[in-house]
Amino acid sequence: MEGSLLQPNIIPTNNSRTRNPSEWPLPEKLNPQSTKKLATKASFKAMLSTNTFWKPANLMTTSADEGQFLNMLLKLINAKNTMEIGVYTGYSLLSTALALPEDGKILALDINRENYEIGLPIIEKAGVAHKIDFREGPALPLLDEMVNDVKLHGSFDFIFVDADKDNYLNYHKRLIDLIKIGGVIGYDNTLWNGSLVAPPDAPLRKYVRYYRDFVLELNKALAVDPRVEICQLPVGDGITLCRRISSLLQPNIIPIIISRTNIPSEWLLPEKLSPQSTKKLATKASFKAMLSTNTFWKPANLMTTSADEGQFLNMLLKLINAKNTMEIGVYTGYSLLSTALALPEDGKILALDINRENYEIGLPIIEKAGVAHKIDFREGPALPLLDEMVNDVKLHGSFDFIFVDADKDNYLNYHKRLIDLIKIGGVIGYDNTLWNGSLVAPPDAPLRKYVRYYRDFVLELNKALAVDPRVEICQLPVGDGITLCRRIS
Ligand SMILES: C[S@@+](CC[C@H](N)C(=O)[O-])C[C@H]1O[C@@H](n2cnc3c(N)ncnc32)[C@H](O)[C@@H]1O
Repeated sequence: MEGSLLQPNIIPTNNSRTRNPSEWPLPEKLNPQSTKKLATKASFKAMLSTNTFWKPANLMTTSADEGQFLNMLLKLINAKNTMEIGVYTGYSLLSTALALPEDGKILALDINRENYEIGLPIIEKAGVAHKIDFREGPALPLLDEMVNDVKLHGSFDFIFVDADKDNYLNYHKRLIDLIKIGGVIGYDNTLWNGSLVAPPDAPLRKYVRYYRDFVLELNKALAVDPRVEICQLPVGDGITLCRRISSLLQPNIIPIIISRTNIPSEWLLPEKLSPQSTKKLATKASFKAMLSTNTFWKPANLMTTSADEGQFLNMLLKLINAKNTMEIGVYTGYSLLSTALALPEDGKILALDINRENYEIGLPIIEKAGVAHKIDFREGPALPLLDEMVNDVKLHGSFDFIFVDADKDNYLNYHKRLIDLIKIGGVIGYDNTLWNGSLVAPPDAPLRKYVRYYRDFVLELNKALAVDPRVEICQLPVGDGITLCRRIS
């Protein structure tokens, strides 16, 4: 079992590549018993959260928040055998290597060994170089060799692609055989500097313009590939996670970036639905398409979780095989539906909200999706119920996942209770931790009243989570910001 001493918390940093190496902080709350070895490990983790080592040559380096996300994702899916295409100086490689177990493996491919060797001393110092099998050369011929060896089919838990964008589709054609069912391929830079939505005559840098069409083509292809279920996250320059599925059972979701403006007639079925699809399957697909557009909730969407966040929650829950979950703050049930669709038939969601009326607005849709039986809705303030639950030791460590999206002034009170209820290795997700961007606003900035009121509570939560040794955290700029806390002790 992991304990807090072994895995000190990472200080969350929003892509702070500008920090000076002398400022590589150790986690504030490092236990005084820490050994020198531990301090060294902690330094690497802090480094990982600041991406500072790579500063002089950081143009192509994965962003710090993405590195932190990869690190947590790999732990959550218990990845052991992984591949990386596009190593550069090894930032994402270090993030990956630190996440894998001692006998974990990374097949690392890059055309340039020199760059890899710039970062290698750091990777060696972190004590994780033995997990890496670096191969210099173009990735495509090696992938072809591997695909020819059927023993390697389905042998990878995770593959990260961050190399030549004009080959991404060629990689995909091969990687789809090498990744296991339930495994994840992550394609980096799928927002391509924001250029994908630029008008044709926009003044783009040459390399941005050159690769733009390849990224667009990849995104379109992934969206209709029935072998993967995808989720595009606005982390770093955009990362698209492809979960390999068995195509007939689980039609693909069309990825849409917060497209709340779509009209219902645009609730498309995945283009490539197999002709054998039953009516039941088509209905399920409609709900999945709805989930990816967040359209039903449009007239009352002020408080509703964003579409990309809903899609992310849905994938995350599948990746961690969540079964017993809780949601605090249901509103009309958008994140609830995202959750319910992800859980197995006998999965459960304890759903808490002070207002049943709003829940009942969305309920017919949840019923129509055939997932209402997974939900145990309780009307009333969450805190007294949590107190009751905490008093019942049988419930300690009984939840796989908890999503908190309610009264921000109580988040810290919730955390104090939820930490007992979530299992070791389970995840608590706190929503709105970027709080409308207000956290970095100057004190006299003209903020809406409710934004100003809750701001200090969100700041206080973020600070507390950053130094809580019982959780390892990762803050994602998805929706209004979601902080994932993986319980480690
Ligand atoms: C932001 S909305 C939730 C949105 C929802 N997750 C979705 O995806 O549509 C916040 C909800 O928290 C609920 N809430 C506020 N205070 C609460 C409390 N003390 N206990 C439980 N629920 C509460 C509100 O009634 C509201 O429905």
